[in-house]
Amino acid sequence: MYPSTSASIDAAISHRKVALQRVKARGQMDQRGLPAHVLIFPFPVQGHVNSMLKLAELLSLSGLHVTFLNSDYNHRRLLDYTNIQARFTRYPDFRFETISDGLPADHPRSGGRVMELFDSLEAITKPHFREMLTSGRLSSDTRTPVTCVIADGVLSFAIDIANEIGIMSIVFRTISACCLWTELCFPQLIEAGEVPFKGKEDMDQLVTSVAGMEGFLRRRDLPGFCRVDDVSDQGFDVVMTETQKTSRADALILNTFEELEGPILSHIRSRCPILYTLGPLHAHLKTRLVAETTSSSSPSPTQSSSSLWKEDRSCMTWLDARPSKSVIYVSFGSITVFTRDQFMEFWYGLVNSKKSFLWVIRPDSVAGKDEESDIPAELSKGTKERGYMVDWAPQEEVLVHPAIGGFLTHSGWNSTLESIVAGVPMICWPYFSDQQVNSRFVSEVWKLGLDMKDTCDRGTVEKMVNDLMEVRQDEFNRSADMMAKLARKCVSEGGSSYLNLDRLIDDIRQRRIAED
Ligand SMILES: O=c1ccn([C@@H]2O[C@H](COP(=O)(O)OP(=O)(O)O[C@H]3O[C@H](CO)[C@@H](O)[C@H](O)[C@H]3O)[C@@H](O)[C@H]2O)c(=O)[nH]1
Ligand SMILES: C[C@H]1CC[C@@H]2C(C(=O)O)=CO[C@@H](O)[C@@H]21
Repeated sequence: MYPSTSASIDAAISHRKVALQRVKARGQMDQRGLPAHVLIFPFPVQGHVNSMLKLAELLSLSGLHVTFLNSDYNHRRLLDYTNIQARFTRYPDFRFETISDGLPADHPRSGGRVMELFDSLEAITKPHFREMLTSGRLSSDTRTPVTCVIADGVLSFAIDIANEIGIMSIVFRTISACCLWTELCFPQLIEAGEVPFKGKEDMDQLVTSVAGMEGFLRRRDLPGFCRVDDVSDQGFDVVMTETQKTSRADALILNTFEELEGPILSHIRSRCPILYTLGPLHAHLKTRLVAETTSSSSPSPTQSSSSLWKEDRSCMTWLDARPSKSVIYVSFGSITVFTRDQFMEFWYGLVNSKKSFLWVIRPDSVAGKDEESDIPAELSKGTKERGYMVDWAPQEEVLVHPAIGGFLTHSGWNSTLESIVAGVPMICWPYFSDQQVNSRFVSEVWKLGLDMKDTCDRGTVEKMVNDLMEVRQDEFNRSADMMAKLARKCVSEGGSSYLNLDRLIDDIRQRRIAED
């Protein structure tokens, strides 16, 4: 079923070539001369909505008609906590649509329970999506029916439905190429007996079945979903199945750049030949917005937050009063949930490091937080003197603030890219999913920081903060500066991601997908 042998990989590629011909033959579809209409559908969590909304804005800037399909739950929060409506009024051909994610409003949608979204999306959302696409209600006199679906790489049902009705289908996988490639190799890992490995003692054992990573990828660096007893585990199974379906789409989009992940991208292209690397999307959007504002009389772009929590901007004023590169920013994204012990170890480690810290503590991120317990005096004192805590921060702005000298992160892919663009070295504490792979690349391949996966004690936190911010500061700053320059170059005119976006827009406009 999965393309695990070279014969089945060839079959998958030849299926793709047939698909290509099919798409090319659909050339002049619209009779009324209306622009192509793209429907963008993210998996309903913060890290996915952020990058797919950036892409939606980039496509809107180019004049395409765009519909962004949000879950009801997330859309309500965007309306409550951001200026999203105002931000998109400048694009008259942009629309939001909403759909149920199938979960009750009081479901946490975080920690281990985030995986419950897969069942509810399949059972509740999928039939609504099919109806939405086939009923014609997304079109009007001035808007063609949808001509291209760009669906999240873990929503393969949307790709299948687009293919059934003969619409161009593109997968946007919002994780890194290094993790996607590892997940594409799950069948090889299983065949070689390298996965699952839960219960096996040596987590430092090198893994050999992920081509291109033989020398440095250990068991502990495999995606978090591999830490199971059995491959029939729901999380592992769903991610493997969704990933293997990537090649059913006409093309693949990744939020990365050639200069960062070139060798891994070559491996992915052997399975998914039509691949547009457009990232880092947040920086790409900024470049294009600035160019558009200077070449036209458009008003300057407003802040482009897509936060599902209310941003506490008071931390920017707190940062303004801190010396250059003196603060470590601490945030673990939108899904991580700590035990109370883990939380206390981080807190002690940060205070004991004697460095200033800005820490995002999502209200739902510490299990049992509301239980009564006294805060030790040394923690209150150290935090008052050097710390600042917020529920949610304007992270992109925080990372480029001159006071920030390091980022203690869960290694979510957006956070990693935002840190790279800002030239900020990282300490990685991966929680689940792609984060285990990303953190290995940050430390071992790109040399942009330290990996503290699978440890959580105050001594390690203190030591790593001091290593990053003091002992090895120059070394990490040099490599972070170099990578930041490459990241900014690739989204500037003529850069790799810039050219790829132009190619994607042209292909969507012409209603065909063309290989390089
Ligand atoms: O206080 C905060 C904290 C985060 N963010 C933003 O929220 C996003 C978080 O995204 P990410 O770093 O990717 O983490 P998650 O939200 O946890 O993302 C999920 O989705 C990502 C993309 O698929 C995966 O890489 C992650 O592992 C997965 O947990 C980033 O853009 C941050 O700038 C804020 O604006 N303010
Ligand atoms: C809830 C997680 C399942 C898979 C998703 C993902 C991906 O591989 O695309 C990354 O991390 C999480 O956001 C999602």
